[in-house]
Amino acid sequence: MKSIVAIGFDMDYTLAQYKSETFETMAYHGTIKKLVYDLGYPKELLEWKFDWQYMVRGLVLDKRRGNILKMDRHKYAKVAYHGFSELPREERLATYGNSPFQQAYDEPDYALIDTLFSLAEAYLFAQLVEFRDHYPEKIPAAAKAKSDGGLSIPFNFSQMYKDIRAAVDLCHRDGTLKQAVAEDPSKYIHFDAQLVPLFKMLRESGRLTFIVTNSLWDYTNVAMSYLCGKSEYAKSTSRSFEWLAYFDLVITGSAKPGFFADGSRSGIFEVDIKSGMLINTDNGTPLAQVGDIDFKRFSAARNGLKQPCRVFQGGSVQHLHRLLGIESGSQVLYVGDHIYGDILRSKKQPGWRTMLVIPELEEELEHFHQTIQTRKELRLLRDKRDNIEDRIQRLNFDIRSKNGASDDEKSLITERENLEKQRDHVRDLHRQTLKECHEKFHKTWGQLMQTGYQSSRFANQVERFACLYTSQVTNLCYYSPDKCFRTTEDFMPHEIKSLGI
Ligand SMILES: Nc1nc2c(ncn2[C@@H]2O[C@H](COP(=O)(O)O)[C@@H](O)[C@H]2O)c(=O)[nH]1
Ligand SMILES: [Mg+2]
Repeated sequence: MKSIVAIGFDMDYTLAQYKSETFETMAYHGTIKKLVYDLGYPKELLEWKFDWQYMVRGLVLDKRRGNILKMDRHKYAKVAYHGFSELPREERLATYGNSPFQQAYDEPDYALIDTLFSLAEAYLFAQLVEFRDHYPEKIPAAAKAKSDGGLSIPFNFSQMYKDIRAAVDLCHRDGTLKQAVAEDPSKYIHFDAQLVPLFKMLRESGRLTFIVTNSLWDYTNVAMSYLCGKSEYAKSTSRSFEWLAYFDLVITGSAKPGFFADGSRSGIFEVDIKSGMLINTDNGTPLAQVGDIDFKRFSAARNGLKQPCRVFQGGSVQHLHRLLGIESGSQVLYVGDHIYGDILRSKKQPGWRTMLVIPELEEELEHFHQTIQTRKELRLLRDKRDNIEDRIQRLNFDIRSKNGASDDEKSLITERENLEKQRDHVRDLHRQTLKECHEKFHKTWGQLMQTGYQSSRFANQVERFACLYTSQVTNLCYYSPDKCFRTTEDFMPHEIKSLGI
């Protein structure tokens, strides 16, 4: 951390940890209302219930087939559901292949559930898939027409997914969600009393601090006033702007991931924090205002405030570097929750150091500790299975080389049959034990960081793109701001065996 000059934070699901049971449930019901009242879906959807614990990050939606997949790091779809029904193994293999490296599993046919904001829409997708399978006649004409066009092309679920996306998007834009949070932040956002001490510690260490969020100023101010205030939030708190004292720069409406692209020409506006009005700037420097706008009335966004923090909307990473005097991307640490929009893009383009917030990690670790003994047993079972398979393969070779009936060959065949029985028994036991082990983490999707006994696709992305990862941003409080975080030692497969790990 010694070389880090500035520490930046994403806001939503990084500083502001939403309570999924209330926030995502509200998003779910808001989305259904839009599907029913704006997009012509039947009213019975309004009775549907949301299980906020069912979906997990890292899943992939197959929009056309109506399937939901969990993949390992080789993009091998090891778990697949159609709606809420698990695909039989044969069907899964026939559809997604028996071997890895087959498809990219990316847009436009696939959607990645890589933020906690997407859990509600993934759940709704599964529900609508089942609903359409049972009652195809109830699906609105637009979704039907686009997919079969009356040409007896097999139905595909993409248009239904598009409808869900449009409805979710509207909930985020039309105030459905943000207005409710603004009324009562404590109902929807976890209060973390460690946040302010963290900001103070970082600033006392001489670091610059900033926020880059896709939320706009009005909402950013509500959420940050709540988080930096007292847990009992009063609306008036958001008029004091005191939380700005903990930051040098706040960029709202940043339009990440585009923010991280080479975009020094994208417009950046200064926000007048009291009125919320935008002031034109020349790359961050306020422009003289002409005409009869009473500029002084809402002048200098920082007017009357002690702190030097400036608030902007839009712009790009180049603006941010210029405003904070950053010389190289490696001087910045950015903490975010979105593996693509916050982490991958900020690491790849400006070369920032990154920290991913994974709140799921706390439960994951708890279950991990509870299953350590089972993992040891699983490793022994795998070794046993592999040894038996080796012996079978050697016998196959011996039998082939005998090339004709002989007593010798008959005994080899009997030995092979015995071994095959043993192998099947060990393989079934391994499969069953592995399934039970995964179910301890999550009944349907298993362990977040593993698929089968490989790293999950999500875990692989975390390893590749996040310099650091943690369950919550305030875990930084437990370390010196100068701490040297070192990477773990790498091992080759042959070394792992010798070390017994
Ligand atoms: N228009 C949409 N906005 C969305 C959607 N999902 C999330 N959001 C909003 O983005 C920001 C995220 O802010 P950040 O601090 O994490 O950068 C927040 O305001 C969400 O409401 C969506 O599908 N459509
Ligand atoms: Mg976020």
